Amino acid sequence: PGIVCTNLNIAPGQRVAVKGDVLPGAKSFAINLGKSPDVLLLHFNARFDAHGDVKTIVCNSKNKGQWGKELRETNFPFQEGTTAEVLFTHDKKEVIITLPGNHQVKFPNETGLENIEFVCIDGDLNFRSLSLV
Ligand SMILES: C=CCO[C@@H]1O[C@H](CO)[C@@H](O[C@@H]2O[C@H](CO)[C@H](O)[C@H](OCc3cn(Cc4cccc(/C=C/CN=C(N)N)c4)nn3)[C@H]2O)[C@H](O)[C@H]1NC(C)=O
Repeated sequence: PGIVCTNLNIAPGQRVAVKGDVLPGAKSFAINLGKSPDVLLLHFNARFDAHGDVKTIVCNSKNKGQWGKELRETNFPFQEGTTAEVLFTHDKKEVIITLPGNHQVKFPNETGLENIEFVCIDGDLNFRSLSLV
């Protein structure tokens, strides 16, 4: 996997900003937030061309290692070779994802997780920063 941040204590209502450089020729990157690799409030997967999806955002959750129900978004404001920032705010009900250009996607909080302790970045996004904004 890519960069892993653990022992975080991000409470509902706090806004997490993840910034990274999308690699030239990017196929796919993922930003995972939750408690551990097997308990994910949100798996945010930007697919440029992966698993049969082209320029599609696939969101899902994971509980005890089991994937939940995918949510797909075709508003795809990512470009290879550029810096991207995605903002995440969560509460008991949902995660609100603010995409570049300020389009928002809402994903239900299936895990019921209150605090985010774990964030990991995978794939074609070179991690630059994680901050609370
Ligand atoms: C139609 C057939 C059956 O339905 C498909 O069934 C697949 C398997 O379940 C799902 O796919 C799965 O979807 C999950 C979300 O739900 C996860 O995303 C999972 O990935 C997990 C995962 C993460 N990671 C690390 C990672 C993440 C991103 C990029 C890289 C590396 C990039 C390398 N860069 C290159 N080469 N340039 C690596 N690895 N695996 C993916 O396999 C498809 O969505 C689904 N499609 C539809 C339409 O339903």
